[in-house]
Amino acid sequence: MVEEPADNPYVRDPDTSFAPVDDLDAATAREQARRLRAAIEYHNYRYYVANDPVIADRTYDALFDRLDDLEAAFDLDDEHSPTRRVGGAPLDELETVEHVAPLLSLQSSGDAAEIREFDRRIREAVGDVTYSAEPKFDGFSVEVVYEDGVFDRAVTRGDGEEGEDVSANLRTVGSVPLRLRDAPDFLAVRGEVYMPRSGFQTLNQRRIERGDDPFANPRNAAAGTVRLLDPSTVADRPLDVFFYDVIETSATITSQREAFDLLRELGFRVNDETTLVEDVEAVLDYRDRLMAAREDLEYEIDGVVAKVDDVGKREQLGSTARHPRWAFAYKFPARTGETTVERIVVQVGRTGKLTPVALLDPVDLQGVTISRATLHNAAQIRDLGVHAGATVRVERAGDVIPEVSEVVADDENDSESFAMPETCPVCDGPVAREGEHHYCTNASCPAQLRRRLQHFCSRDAMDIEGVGEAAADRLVEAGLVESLADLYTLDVDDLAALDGWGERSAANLRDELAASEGADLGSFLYALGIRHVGTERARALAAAFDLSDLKNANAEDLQAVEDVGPEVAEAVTAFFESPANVETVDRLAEAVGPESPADEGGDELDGLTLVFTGSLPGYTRSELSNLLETHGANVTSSVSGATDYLVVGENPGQRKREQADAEDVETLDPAAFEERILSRL
Ligand SMILES: NC(=O)c1ccc[n+]([C@@H]2O[C@H](COP(=O)([O-])OP(=O)(O)OC[C@H]3O[C@@H](n4cnc5c(N)ncnc54)[C@H](O)[C@@H]3O)[C@@H](O)[C@H]2O)c1
Ligand SMILES: [Zn+2]
Repeated sequence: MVEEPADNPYVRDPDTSFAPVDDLDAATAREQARRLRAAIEYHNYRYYVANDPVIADRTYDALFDRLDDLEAAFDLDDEHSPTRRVGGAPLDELETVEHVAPLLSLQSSGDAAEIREFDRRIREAVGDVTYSAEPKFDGFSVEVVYEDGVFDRAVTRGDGEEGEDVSANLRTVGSVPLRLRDAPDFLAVRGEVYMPRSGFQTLNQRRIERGDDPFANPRNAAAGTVRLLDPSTVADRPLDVFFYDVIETSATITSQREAFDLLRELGFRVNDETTLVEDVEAVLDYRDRLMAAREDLEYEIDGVVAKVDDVGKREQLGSTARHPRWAFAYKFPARTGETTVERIVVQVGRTGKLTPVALLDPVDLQGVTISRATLHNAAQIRDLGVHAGATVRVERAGDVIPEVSEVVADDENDSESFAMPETCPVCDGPVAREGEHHYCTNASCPAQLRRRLQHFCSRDAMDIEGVGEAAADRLVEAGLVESLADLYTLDVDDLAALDGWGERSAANLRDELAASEGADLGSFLYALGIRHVGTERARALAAAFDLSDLKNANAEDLQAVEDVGPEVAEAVTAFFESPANVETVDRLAEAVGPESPADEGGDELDGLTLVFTGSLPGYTRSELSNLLETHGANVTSSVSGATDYLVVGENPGQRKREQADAEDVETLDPAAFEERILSRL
């Protein structure tokens, strides 16, 4: 879990209209680069790890390009910069495995001039080339390895060097062959896991009915599914794979064409749109053709990829730290459309933030009907000149939230300028202004309550399934929840009577609530939704204080905790200064009985260093690490001479076992782990 960087202008609603690089002095450039790096790291985390991006791809690309420009113009290159790396760190719940070959990004652009320039560089270096032209699937890449023709493992991209072992999940996908006929001794291939459109619609429909939040797009759904911890849930979800590269094999391959032939022969699923073309102009035609066919395909694509066909030439061209020099992704433009603004309304979020939203005359943007689009804040409305009646361009970029990108035509007669309300549109409470943002400051505002409720129940918080956006809205609207603490005294009959609920959903929620009792204090604190207190800080606070000490802690006590600065300390003390908050927390604590690691911990395992590989039934990796660490053990991610035990669970990774062998580290199976370690607690 990565914390949202505080006070960073490039995290939420970033303004990407940058001053020319030449106008900056070196100190300003360095500072801007520092903030951009922190923000991009965070966006990488949201996108690649959490599957829940907070900004549109186009905005992300603008931030990334700016950082690239600054680094070049001011010589700020740094090996830790996100411009030098790929993707995001692997999730720690899953085993980490090294790739056979680094899984890189692609150079990309939606600008024809740039792919022509790419082609010019290629021909300058290696002469005329043939390109393999392929759809760029908008899914999730995996490396799949076969030894002696038998499926050995599947690994996500991760940070490019190592990824997450998702073998158990990929085994459940029908189009992944488990045994190959006439296969070479060793074969590593790459493919894109995706969720077909129709399956995606059905899955989202079911999620909405259950009260869970729908996935934003098929890519997020596929990525979220591949990394689930329970393979039986994965088996239930519609996933498919297109294989598109042979990375390493004991057979000889001299071109992309031969790679596809080999893949087909061995029974891998490959895509039929892939073809060979003679020059870059044919790549441009290919892209136009696929763009026109885009909506008729059963899978999402976001552009086309041109790869130099000849493997010898690829080797001559080589790679940078981020991407191969022999491939280029020519992306499609964002999906946009024009429509008129009917009205501007203001929404209130969990932290009380007021966001203006344009209600639109519904418009179809390539298959998705858009009837609302965010306007971010008052400054954005002013800059764009949006008002009711205006004809605007809306964009669905990266599918996060559609946004209004410009005013195309203006009916002056209808013009009525927009002003942020002075009181909260939901509770009529006072509104405070911070920079360009406005907040409702009434702690019991129902709009905030809905979002806080949803947050309280979310997976990293109390993990109460079934309370997504829609269910939270309904509970608050029906008056069943007036304070978070009411959750635990909900009446099953009242729930069952709610629109669209029924007895089954009501009973499920009751069971989920009961299961959340005794949660650890860290999750409980995070669930309270205190500003600036993310999961990591919540865990650090829970390790340092029990709940009653935390309520009375002053700024100085708080700042003694790692990663808690004045701003965070101020947010925590302000939270507990509100009598309404304290009352809610007390009632919740009585219902939940959060367990403090300090109460539970001990030093039984002091000095013991453990490494895990594979999964242990009944635990997630982070639960186990937490538990063992509160008892003094040291849980690390790789085996070394200092390791006491390697615990080998289900679907273990090969590398750690080999290391354990080499370092003479004792291994424990789940039963031995239970008997020798867990029983000591
Ligand atoms: N919104 C955000 O916060 C956010 C954050 C990070 C990244 N992003 C977006 O992600 C993009 C960069 O992502 P990336 O580096 O994962 O991908 P990329 O655009 O560099 O492309 C590389 C990926 O393309 C995929 N691919 C699909 N078809 C392929 C084919 N035929 N051959 C080879 N590869 C194929 C593979 O999964 C591969 O990993 C950026 O453009 C950015 O917009 C957005
Ligand atoms: Zn309010």
